[in-house]
Amino acid sequence: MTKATIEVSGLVKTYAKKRVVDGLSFTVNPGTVTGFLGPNGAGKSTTLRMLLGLTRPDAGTALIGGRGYHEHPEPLRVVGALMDARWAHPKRSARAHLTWLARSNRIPVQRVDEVLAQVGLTDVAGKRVGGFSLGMAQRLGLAGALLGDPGVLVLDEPANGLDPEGIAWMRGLLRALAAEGRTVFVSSHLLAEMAQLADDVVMIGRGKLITQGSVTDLTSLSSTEEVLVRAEEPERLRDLVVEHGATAVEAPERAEALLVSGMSSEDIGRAAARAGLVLFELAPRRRTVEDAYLKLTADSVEYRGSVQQPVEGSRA
Ligand SMILES: Nc1ncnc2c1ncn2[C@@H]1O[C@H](COP(=O)(O)OP(=O)(O)OP(=O)(O)O)[C@@H](O)[C@H]1O
Repeated sequence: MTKATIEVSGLVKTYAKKRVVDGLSFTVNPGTVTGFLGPNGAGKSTTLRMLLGLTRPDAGTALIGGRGYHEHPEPLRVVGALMDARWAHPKRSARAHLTWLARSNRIPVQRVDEVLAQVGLTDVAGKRVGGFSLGMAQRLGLAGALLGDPGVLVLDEPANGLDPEGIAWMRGLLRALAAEGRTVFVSSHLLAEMAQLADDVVMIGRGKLITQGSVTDLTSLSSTEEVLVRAEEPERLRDLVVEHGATAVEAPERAEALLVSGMSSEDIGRAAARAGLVLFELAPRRRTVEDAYLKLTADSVEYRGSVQQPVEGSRA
């Protein structure tokens, strides 16, 4: 196993005049599980396809260990990928599928039984893939990705179709693979899932990078307190908090209420009293990581100036 870094730089892809990947740059390091997060349609799969040489970028580069996917003489030994769990021939058995994959990539066939055991499919190795549940197909896809003992794993929504026990198993496996020094890059549109699994996160919205950083940073970013304030004269309240160096935006979940960041509820209450402002409501609310994610991705929609597609689950 050779360690390798993923480096994406200035990546662009346009479909039908729409930039689905728009100048994306980020790095994914060995020894970490890095979550690739973004709402549906954000451009995650398109980016991964460019990384794997399945789609040609219009501009920019997507390199693994300093080279494009097709520049590696034996790519399966460098990068293992799970993009579509259902690509195996339905009439083949799991073992036959992996044996074919190993032979066509000059990988020793004894690896087949090793990876079948690693993903927990030994008992059904002789069964036809067509009869597999989505969760079993995901495990088979993962076995295929592990076959060449690659230093880099690129997995598109690998938890799809797994039951809670399967998800816990997958989490353990991916963490163990990263602990061995591998670069594990996993896409998901579910932040809660990534918060439990990943060390780092690359977050995108509408094809652009929103943020890259550790999950810990993201959690501290999101744990800043906001205060929901309903005042008789909202405009005066807004001016008042701005004078105190804080910010106020309209609360998405509450008509005529403001969401103030940068000031405690006590300070807002005192300042309002001094200014003779009547408050109807003053409620601190701690943002969860999920809120931060929804807020960040919702902002990326607004950034484009038009909301073509609502952000899934967004309250904005
Ligand atoms: N081959 C293609 N031709 C035209 N449009 C495409 C093509 N592939 C993707 N798109 C469009 O590009 C955008 C980004 O899609 P992509 O699948 O990369 O997003 P995603 O972040 O992976 O979303 P999801 O979580 O839903 O899989 C979408 O609007 C999609 O319809």
